[in-house]
Amino acid sequence: MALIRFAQASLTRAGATAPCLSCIDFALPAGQTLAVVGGSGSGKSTLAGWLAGWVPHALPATEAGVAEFDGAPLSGALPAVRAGQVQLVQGNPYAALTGCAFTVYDEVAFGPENLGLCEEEIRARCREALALCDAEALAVRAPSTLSGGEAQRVALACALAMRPRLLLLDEAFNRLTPAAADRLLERLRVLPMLTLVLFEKSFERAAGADLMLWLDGGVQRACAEAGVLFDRVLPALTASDAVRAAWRSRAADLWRDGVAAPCSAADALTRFAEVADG
Ligand SMILES: Nc1ncnc2c1ncn2[C@@H]1O[C@H](COP(=O)(O)OP(=O)(O)OP(=O)(O)O)[C@@H](O)[C@H]1O
Repeated sequence: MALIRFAQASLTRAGATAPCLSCIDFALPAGQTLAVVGGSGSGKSTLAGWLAGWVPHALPATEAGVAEFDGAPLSGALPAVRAGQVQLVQGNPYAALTGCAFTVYDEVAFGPENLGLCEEEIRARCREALALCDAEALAVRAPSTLSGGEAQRVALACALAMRPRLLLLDEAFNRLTPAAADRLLERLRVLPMLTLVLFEKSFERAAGADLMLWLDGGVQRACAEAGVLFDRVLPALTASDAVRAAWRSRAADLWRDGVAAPCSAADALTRFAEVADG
């Protein structure tokens, strides 16, 4: 069964006459990665909030069609229950920090403490989450002293300490170097049974996902594998010239069978060499 299922779903903000999201229609099995792509203002963060269970309290709106998480309506769960299942990390890490923790460790422990877990379990979760985010050395620091990239890794650690089934990353790595962001993402992708949804303006980061969903003006235009969509989505997204050239060559049948399409400029150079060798 799909962990997330939308069927002809739309969302209309309270007081608005037209939907802010419409034609949302996809199913994502547990353990897979979906990349939601689209230009500025296309509705990515609104969809992220809907998936996070913000409707109707934090996102006053009405739904139509089917919008389900694990077979139940997305908007029905109590926030405390949903927090143990779904976590959203956004681009501004400071908005995710409580502002009342003296150390990063206390910040990361805050969520699990609110789940009423025992001390030992909380410690294990914090250690694991900080290690996954390369943030162990930050554990004793005051959150207010963190750099932007450090705060972003701590915000991600806070989400992971909740051991969510669904992790929503809304441009959550925009303060990290591309290499650090890719490394983190690779680690998350192999976590057992974690379902990931990335909200991205970068084609390169999105292209590695199992499925790509394209939003344009709040409307789902398509949902398919990256190779099927790249020609339509690429103009609206960022990507290096090397990656654009590689995907265009592939679409024009100038690519060699068995060589993967690249998702980074460095990868593109290796792949071009493989294609040329053939
Ligand atoms: N509370 C609100 N009330 C009315 N309109 C809103 C509200 N929040 C967002 N919008 C509008 O909804 C549209 C989609 O916004 P959203 O933040 O989902 O886009 P986005 O794709 O995440 O954009 P970006 O990549 O620039 O962050 C935008 O036109 C935005 O101005």
